[in-house]
Amino acid sequence: MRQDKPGVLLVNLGTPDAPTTSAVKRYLKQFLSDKRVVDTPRWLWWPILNIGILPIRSPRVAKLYASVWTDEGSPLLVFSKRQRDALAAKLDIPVALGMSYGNPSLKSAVDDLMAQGVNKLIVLPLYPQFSCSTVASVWDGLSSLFAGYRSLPTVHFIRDYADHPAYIAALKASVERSFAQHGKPDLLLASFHGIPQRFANEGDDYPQRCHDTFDALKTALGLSDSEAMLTFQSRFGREPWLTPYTDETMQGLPAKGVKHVQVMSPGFASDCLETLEEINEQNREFFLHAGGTRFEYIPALNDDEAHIDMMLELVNQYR
Ligand SMILES: C=CC1=C(C)c2cc3[nH]c(cc4nc(cc5[nH]c(cc1n2)c(C)c5CCC(=O)O)C(CCC(=O)O)=C4C)c(C)c3C=C
Ligand SMILES: [Fe+2]
Ligand SMILES: [Fe+2]
Repeated sequence: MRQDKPGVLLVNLGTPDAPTTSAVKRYLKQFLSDKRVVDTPRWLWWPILNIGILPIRSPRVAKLYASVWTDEGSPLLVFSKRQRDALAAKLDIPVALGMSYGNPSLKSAVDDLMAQGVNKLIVLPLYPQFSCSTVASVWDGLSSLFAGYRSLPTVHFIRDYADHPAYIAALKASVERSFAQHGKPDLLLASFHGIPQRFANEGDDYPQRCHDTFDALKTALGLSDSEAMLTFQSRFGREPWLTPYTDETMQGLPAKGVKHVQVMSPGFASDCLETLEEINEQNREFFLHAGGTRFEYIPALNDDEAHIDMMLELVNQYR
């Protein structure tokens, strides 16, 4: 008889191996070659990417990575490893970490679990809100990996957890800590990573899932419509992305009387380039330059105990 041997696969996006032009180029090449991320026809995208984007973007983005890099490495990887270790400490089954792009690869993580005899895989992509550009890409990555296996594990794939009560409670506690430390701001701004508007028009329910998180959090905190706002960051390329844009909003808030803002990025399970640099450095600067007086960044849930307990709850549904 086949006996279940469960194991957990935590997945996140991935990050360069070093804050150098060559490592960033390698990472961006893999990331931006994924059709789930950029769906331009390959014959057209290949020269744009290899001749236009990579040579110019890689050295610029390497400098940005250098500004957030720690002694232990890239923040995204450092926090993801801490999450893996903290979750493993609460479980009696193996837990592995795999990244969609870069290292540790999805393959290394799945091979590690299979080598321990795991035949029931509980996959938790660490994206609270589903998007075809992230969660579906994990799905694709796994299925192409499995194409090379003779036997497949049972797979439980957690699609997202945008309005899971334990996730909302963990976010709420993080906001309350910030309010207690810095006082209640004029506005709580929740900035989510953007996607092209076209992806949503074609059926990606990502914007709805962001609103689900935002609405549940606003209700849990008892905030009115004027006390909290949702925006989208990290626009890439020329076509319209989800609006309102975080950077334009930041620049316009002081003129509307918002002088004290607290910003969180509930779409990121771990702090990373997009939160530590884009929000806490670039957007801080935009806001203060436009006449804002106080800007505080509320960290991602990272390895908060409430966050790890939420992961435990999600995983335990499938044990
Ligand atoms: C090109 C289009 C992109 C889409 C679509 C996209 C969606 C998307 N991304 C995240 C989470 C993260 N993105 C990160 C970095 C990053 N994202 C893009 C582009 C798209 N993202 C690029 C090119 C980069 C690299 C940096 C840069 O060149 O500007 C990261 C941070 C990684 C790190 O190493 O710290 C995360 C996390 C989500 C959640 C999402 C869709 C919902
Ligand atoms: Fe991104
Ligand atoms: Fe960015």
